[in-house]
Amino acid sequence: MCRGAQHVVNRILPAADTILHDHRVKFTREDIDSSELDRRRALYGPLTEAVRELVDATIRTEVDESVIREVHAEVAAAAAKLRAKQLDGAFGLRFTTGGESFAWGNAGIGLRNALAPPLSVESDASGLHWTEVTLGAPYEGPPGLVHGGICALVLDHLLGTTASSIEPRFTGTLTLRYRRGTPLGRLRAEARITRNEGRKTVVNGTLSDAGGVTVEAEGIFIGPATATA
Ligand SMILES: CCCCCCCCCCCC(=O)SCCNC(=O)CCNC(=O)[C@H](O)C(C)(C)COP(=O)(O)OP(=O)(O)OC[C@H]1O[C@@H](n2cnc3c(N)ncnc32)[C@H](O)[C@@H]1OP(=O)(O)O
Repeated sequence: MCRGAQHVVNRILPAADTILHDHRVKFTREDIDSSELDRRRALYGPLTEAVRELVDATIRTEVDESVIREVHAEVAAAAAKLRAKQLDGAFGLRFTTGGESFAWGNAGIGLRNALAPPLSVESDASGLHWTEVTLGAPYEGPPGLVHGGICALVLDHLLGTTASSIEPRFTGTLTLRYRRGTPLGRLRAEARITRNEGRKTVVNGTLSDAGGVTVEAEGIFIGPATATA
């Protein structure tokens, strides 16, 4: 768990009933400890990786039509097996008995979400937060470049996590300046809190490739009223 995240967990549960109840967000405490969480991580992580591989392979395959039909049937059969027992809705945000959080359906970080890049945020004592990620063919927008909405996803998640390093914060306004196209491949995003104004936290950040900054971002993140009461 990143620095300050346990504190965020302790604050986010009471806050959930106020701001998030209206959004029908699912917060669940599961009766499992961290070793069971590790076991599940080891079970689902490789499945998600395999699905991610399938997504990329589907985009880039040039095999014969007969193989496509064969794989189509196999993938449909695999999906039907997984559908045999399902959650009613989305995964939500869950907590172990020890307070460890897992948002495995999350579009940015979800361990069970093959659409998630996935992102992992690091931080240092100076307050700098960053994430490094490789975005390949499934994230293409303009030819050879990352889709603008995916750049926004990366920056929203990083800036939101940065804003939430002390208290939980939700994106109020996110402003992006796309300075040049972001090439598919290895990228780094950085963020830092620039000011706090009561329940509002302003965070600035960038997305860069090896040649420098491609997108600049500024976000205003708002804390639920009860989190600072
Ligand atoms: C384990 C955990 C890990 C935690 C790790 C978390 C990482 C998460 C990263 C992803 C984050 C997301 O994507 S979050 C998902 C996208 N965002 C959302 O769905 C949020 C939807 N919007 C809302 O729920 C709400 O509108 C809020 C929370 C933004 C604000 O509602 P509110 O609390 O009623 O706000 P309100 O009292 O009216 O205003 C409070 C102050 O904020 C200002 N304000 C209000 N709305 C906005 C706004 N959109 N943009 C700018 N400023 C605003 C007001 O002017 C006021 O300033 P003043 O008068 O006091 O000066």
